[in-house]
Amino acid sequence: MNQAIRTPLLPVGVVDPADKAVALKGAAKGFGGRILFEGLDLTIRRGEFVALLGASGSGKTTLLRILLGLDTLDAGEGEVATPRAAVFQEPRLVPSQPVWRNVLMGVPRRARQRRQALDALAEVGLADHADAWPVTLSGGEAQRVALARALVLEPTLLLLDEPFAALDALTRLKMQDLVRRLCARHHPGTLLVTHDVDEAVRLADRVLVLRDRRLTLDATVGEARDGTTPAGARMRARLYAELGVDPLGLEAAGASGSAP
Ligand SMILES: Nc1ncnc2c1ncn2[C@@H]1O[C@H](COP(=O)(O)OP(=O)(O)OP(=O)(O)O)[C@@H](O)[C@H]1O
Repeated sequence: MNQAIRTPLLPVGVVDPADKAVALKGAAKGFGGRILFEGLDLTIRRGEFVALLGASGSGKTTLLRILLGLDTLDAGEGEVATPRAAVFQEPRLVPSQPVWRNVLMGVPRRARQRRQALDALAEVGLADHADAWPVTLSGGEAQRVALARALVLEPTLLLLDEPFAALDALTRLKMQDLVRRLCARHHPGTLLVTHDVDEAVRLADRVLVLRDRRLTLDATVGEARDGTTPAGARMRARLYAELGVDPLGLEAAGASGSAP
């Protein structure tokens, strides 16, 4: 069932962590004869927030798993800096452990100190939930614990796989704001996998599109972050076009409008 490991995991901790968090060259990966991507070059600098968009099944999560060391490349080379940490769509907390112990899950056992967990929980606004049990948390709170668990490692590379997708719209906006602020404070290199064009432009310094086995777009956000400006509207339209999506249904409306 498992794909045979054909190449070793990416070497970690090799790139200069003061500079780059990820450096990939000519990366390729496929499953069962289907190539997901090939010839892919990707650099993420320390402190840079990069969002990755792409159709369902294009290989976004696979690329993230490779950077996390959970899967291997078929071809190409690269390096990732350590420490790495990840937040996924679901919080993945251990239900039998109180919140503060969950926060320290990635810390080597002998180095675990309650103080570190309390500091990380304070950063995500959950200082008063340290002794709570995961089952008592809301979805948004549980996801903030997952974020604290990642940040307590002081990652050079932070990997976010649709971490806001399961949250309600208001909680999602608050959580996006929190992630943006914490990334600015801790400045890891960050890769956010998302389906949400607005989210990508709101959070990222650069937005990539994975399509037809390649990164077909690598756009700097800059002043396009604000969706109410012409630059913001243009960037969103460009990304939707790259993804082959018509967000306003204009084509369909045009078609019905011309019908008798
Ligand atoms: N371990 C595996 N073995 C076989 N096929 C796999 C494996 N992991 C992923 N795939 C396949 O690779 C393709 C890409 O999966 P991946 O999860 O990377 O896509 P994605 O772009 O993240 O999709 P989504 O946006 O829907 O999450 C899918 O067709 C998936 O079924």
